[in-house]
Amino acid sequence: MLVEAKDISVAIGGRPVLDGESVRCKPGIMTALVGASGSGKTTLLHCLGLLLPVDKGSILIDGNDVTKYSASERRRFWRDHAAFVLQDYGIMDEESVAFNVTLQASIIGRRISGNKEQLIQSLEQTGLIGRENELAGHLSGGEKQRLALSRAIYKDATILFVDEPTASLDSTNRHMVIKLLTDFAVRGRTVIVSTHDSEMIDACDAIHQVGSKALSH
Ligand SMILES: Nc1ncnc2c1ncn2[C@@H]1O[C@H](COP(=O)(O)OP(=O)(O)OP(=O)(O)O)[C@@H](O)[C@H]1O
Repeated sequence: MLVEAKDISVAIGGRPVLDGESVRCKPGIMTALVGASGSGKTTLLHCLGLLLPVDKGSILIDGNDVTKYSASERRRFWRDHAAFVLQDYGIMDEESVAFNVTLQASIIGRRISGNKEQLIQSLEQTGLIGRENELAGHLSGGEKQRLALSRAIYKDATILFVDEPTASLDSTNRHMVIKLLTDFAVRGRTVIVSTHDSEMIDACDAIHQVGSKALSH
């Protein structure tokens, strides 16, 4: 799916954070949102994922203006299309790793459902296999990011919104995460990554400098 911001502006606490920002994130492409700390990368990612409203401009998905989506339309978009790999977001600490991936209570243990194979595969790919019964709250920050990635794999999401996925990873896990995200793009998914990491940026097909319009004013 094509995800676009058209001339969006956002102020937080009365302070402008994004000022006339536009970006096109195409399917089959991994797009990097880059810029100095505080330039608004995370804010832009949240706007594109409909987690944060814009003050001006539009967010378009496959050409449809979704800026005015109702709460239920937003939920449907998140459920049917989106996966978020964000820091401190969307992981339920009091639930198991398996629950967080599948959002189903009975997938492991005695009841084996048809999705168990997919669960195992998604955990194998992120190096979390064997930890399905642990509480998510016991995982480190980097492990939680990989858990969110397992959920994206399990769901085979159409659009991935990813914030600093390699920031707290060692080099082995960094390469693994970069490879997994690249694979999503190769399979035609839309992958949008906010990052400072030069290796991550090198793996991206398109690079968007956040705040460049404001800088050129
Ligand atoms: N909830 C909030 N309350 C107040 N200010 C905020 C909030 N969220 C973001 N900001 C401000 O908006 C600006 C942009 O933040 P954002 O997190 O989008 O930047 P970033 O480019 O992702 O930064 P970094 O690379 O350091 O993660 C910052 O100045 C930040 O302080």
